[in-house]
Amino acid sequence: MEIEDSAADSHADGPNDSPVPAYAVWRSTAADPAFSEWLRSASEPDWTAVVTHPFAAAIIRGEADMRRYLVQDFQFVDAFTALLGAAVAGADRFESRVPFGRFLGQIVTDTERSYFHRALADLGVGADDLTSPVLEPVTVRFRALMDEARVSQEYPVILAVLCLAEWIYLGWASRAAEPLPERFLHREWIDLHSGPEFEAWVGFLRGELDRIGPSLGEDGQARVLGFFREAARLERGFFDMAEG
Ligand SMILES: Cc1ncc(CO)c(N)n1
Repeated sequence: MEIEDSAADSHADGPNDSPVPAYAVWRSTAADPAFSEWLRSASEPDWTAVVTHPFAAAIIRGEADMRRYLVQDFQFVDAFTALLGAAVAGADRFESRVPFGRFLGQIVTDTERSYFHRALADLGVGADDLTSPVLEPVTVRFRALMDEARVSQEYPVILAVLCLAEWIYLGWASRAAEPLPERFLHREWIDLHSGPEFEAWVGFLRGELDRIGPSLGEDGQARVLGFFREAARLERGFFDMAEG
């Protein structure tokens, strides 16, 4: 991978590049031998750091200052949307293209886009910061990772980045309990990343990795893991950035 020296690498516990047993070895003793679970468990401690991040907790309490985060995330979503297009193109069968196409058309380019437009207007974000803000280093790195996955046209690699981003967001957002925050800025952002439909979407992404991952061979599996772990590291850096 060509992403170097992440800003998120400055955590006290260092970059998450500790050795991981190969999938074939790991699965023989794992309680849940799913390929996606191999990826997730190998992404600790970043996984848990994201799901329990103070910024995510502040969103759930309705207290997070969303401005810097959402300005940067709108630029994340741009590259993410392009990556969904690559998944439509790269999936190995029609029935797998469908959920990507549906999520692309019904959620990202509709419900979520509407949220961003209302949220950024509510926060008083001007036209320039909506379309072309100064990117934070972690945003540059995350966009670069998504672009690298997209141009690779490798379905397993594309899936790895999409699945990490969605699954880890389900992780923090699912920690929200009723009553959700009153302000739409926080409430709708939680709603977009939790609930039965979002759970089914993450279930689909995991299922694709579980279907395809085991037969990739050790090098292919290591490549998928590299993208998945780097995305977890960047998610952590992204929430750190949002905290300011
Ligand atoms: C940084 C980041 N990761 C994941 C998601 C969920 O798609 C998001 N909107 N932003």
